Amino acid sequence: MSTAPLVGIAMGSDSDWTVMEAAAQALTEFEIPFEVDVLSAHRMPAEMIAYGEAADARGLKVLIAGAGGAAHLPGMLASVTPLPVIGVPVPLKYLDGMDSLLSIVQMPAGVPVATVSIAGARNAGLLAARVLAAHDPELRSRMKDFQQQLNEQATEKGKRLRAKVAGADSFGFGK
Ligand SMILES: Nc1c(C(=O)O)ncn1[C@@H]1O[C@H](COP(=O)(O)O)[C@@H](O)[C@H]1O
Repeated sequence: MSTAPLVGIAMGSDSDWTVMEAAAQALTEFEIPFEVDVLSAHRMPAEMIAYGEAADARGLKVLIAGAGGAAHLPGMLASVTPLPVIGVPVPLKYLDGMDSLLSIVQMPAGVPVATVSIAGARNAGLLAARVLAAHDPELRSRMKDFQQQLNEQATEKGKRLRAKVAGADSFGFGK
C-alpha cells in the first residue's frame, strides 16, 4: 500500500491536537495515510496559502482543518484548493465552540466547507474516508463493515435496555 498521505489534517495550533487527534485515529483505523501540521491563516498566512495551493499537486485528496475561535483556516484553505475541505470547530474556553462553528459553517456560496459538529473530529476522519471510498471499492467495503458493526452495537444497546426495563422476552427490532 502507498504510504504517501492522502489526507492532510491541518490545525490552527498544536493546542487543537487533543480534539483533532480523533480524526487521525479514524484514518488510522481505515489504514488511510495522512499528514498533520499546524497552519494558521492568522499567524502564518503565506505558509497556509502555499500549503493549500500545493495540496492537490502533492497527491492529497481531502483536507481536514480544525481551528478554534475566529476559525478562518478551513475556509481559507477551501478558497485556494479544489480539494474537498472538512472543517472541525474546536471549542475554546469561552463561547463553547459556537464561535468556531459559526465561523466555519457560514461560508459564502461557491466556496464549500463540509462542517462537522463542535469537536467532531472523529466524524471528520470518517467523512474523509467516505470521500476516498467513493472511488475505492475495497475501502467502501470496509466502510460497510464498519457501519454493520455500529448497527450491531446499537442493537445490543436496545436489547440491554429492553431487558432492564421490560424483561428479556420483550419485543424489539433488534434480535
Ligand atoms: N482559529 C485559528 C487560526 C486560523 O483560523 O487561522 N489560527 C489559530 N487559530 C486558533 O487559535 C486558538 C488558540 O491558539 P493557541 O492555543 O496557539 O493560542 C486555536 O484553537 C487555534 O486553532
